[in-house]
Amino acid sequence: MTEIVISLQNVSKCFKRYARPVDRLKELLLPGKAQCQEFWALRNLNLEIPQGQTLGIVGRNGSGKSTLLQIIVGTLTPTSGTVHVNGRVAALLELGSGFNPEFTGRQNVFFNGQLMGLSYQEIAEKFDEIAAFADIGDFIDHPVKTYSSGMFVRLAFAVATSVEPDILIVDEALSVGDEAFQRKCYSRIQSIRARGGTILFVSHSASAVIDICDAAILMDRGEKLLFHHPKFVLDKYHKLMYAPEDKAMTLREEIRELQNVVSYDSFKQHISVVENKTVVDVTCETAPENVIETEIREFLDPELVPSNTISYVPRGAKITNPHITMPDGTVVNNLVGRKEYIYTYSVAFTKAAEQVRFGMLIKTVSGLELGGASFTASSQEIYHVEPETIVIVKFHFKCLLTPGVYFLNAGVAGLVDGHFTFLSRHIDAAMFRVQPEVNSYSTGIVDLMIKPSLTINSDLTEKHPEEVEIVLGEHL
Ligand SMILES: Nc1ncnc2c1ncn2[C@@H]1O[C@H](COP(=O)(O)OP(=O)(O)OP(=O)(O)O)[C@@H](O)[C@H]1O
Repeated sequence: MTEIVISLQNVSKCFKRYARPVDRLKELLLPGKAQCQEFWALRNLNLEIPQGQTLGIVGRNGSGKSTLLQIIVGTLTPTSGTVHVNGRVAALLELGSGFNPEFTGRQNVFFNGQLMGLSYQEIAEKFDEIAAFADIGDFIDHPVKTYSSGMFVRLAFAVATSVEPDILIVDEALSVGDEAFQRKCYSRIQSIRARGGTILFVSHSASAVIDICDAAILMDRGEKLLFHHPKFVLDKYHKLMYAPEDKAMTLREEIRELQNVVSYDSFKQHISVVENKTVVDVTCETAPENVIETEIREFLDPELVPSNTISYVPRGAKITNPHITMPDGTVVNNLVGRKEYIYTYSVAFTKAAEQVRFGMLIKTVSGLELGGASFTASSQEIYHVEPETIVIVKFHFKCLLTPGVYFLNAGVAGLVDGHFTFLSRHIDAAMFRVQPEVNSYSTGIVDLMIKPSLTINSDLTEKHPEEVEIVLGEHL
């Protein structure tokens, strides 16, 4: 059985908020006499994290994510409940916390390494590797108070991960670094995962959580509302985030219950069935005969419909009939790579709406966002829509995706009570399959239409060799 490395039982955290600083002082001198407000940042939280799990933690600002992490790390003590953590923890919580601003980067590496339990000798041996990973040049010998936030996080991440932690805790810190550095951090996170490390990862980036986490929890007002598959959790999180306040309570209840209705395993199985369908259905009965041998053609598979569409609570608009057509209007869901299609949906407005914008998104089965389009500039929006209006939205696209199954979102946003929000949104509104083709060179997810070519030189000793250039994939 997998060992539980982090266990929280009935953990609650109450902060006292004082109206005036003097009240805080009074509380210290005369406990219970000062005026204060109690605020429960965490309530009765139970959580068990097995070794090797990468757990994503999502939730709105102020939902208790950082408080939870700080309790696990031990920089905050819970008001009640018990916490057990088994293993060496490296944490990247607030930027550079644990760094002394007056010390140089080099001094802080030694200082922090020792705090994390390494000997001076061990740190000295790792120092070059840490400095190379942080890649901040001469700044390593400057006081860290002179660092930019990006430099801070580079050094902090390099130190935290060099100690080969059993448990790595990352709280949004990576969003500070540039993309190349983030990529480097993600591959280091992957290597910690690969050797069985446990990771807790707070992020507002849906793609990052879906990409690297095995499971996720949704924090809401100090409560762990849902523990589930990352895609399942993020879909519900987004739905809750955009729900009108009067519907949010009911939605919370529904989400809380979902854990008992849809199990993690059944959802994971559902995803892998859809993923496998990609391969298995290549020769599915609905496909025209000899689909691989002859020219591949589009067709409609009535079975290929999403079983798990998530609809946000509508605010005066309803999205209907999302589908894909060929340019001649034929409805299809089995597409051919590199050909043109149109993604269409209708929006029926039940209320007047202002500054209306439409959008779409294409994702993989696991929820990774590949690309989309939205009316972002004010020049692209419809300034005012009357009730009872129906708008047909069309997105023309070229299918530059490799064979597989993909999902589509549909959304319409507008101004409600002075706030820009979704009027209606469907996650996984429609799905389609890109059919496999023989002789394709494309790998990965996006077909970049790469044409390989080889230059074959028959005699390397010749001064002016006769070169034969073969451009591969000319037939494509
Ligand atoms: N020391 C403190 N004193 C009083 N209230 C606090 C203290 N620390 C946190 N809180 C409150 O507890 C709640 C949870 O805060 P926390 O930082 O855990 O949220 P979060 O989900 O990490 O938010 P964010 O996404 O903005 O980082 C917030 O309402 C915050 O104001």
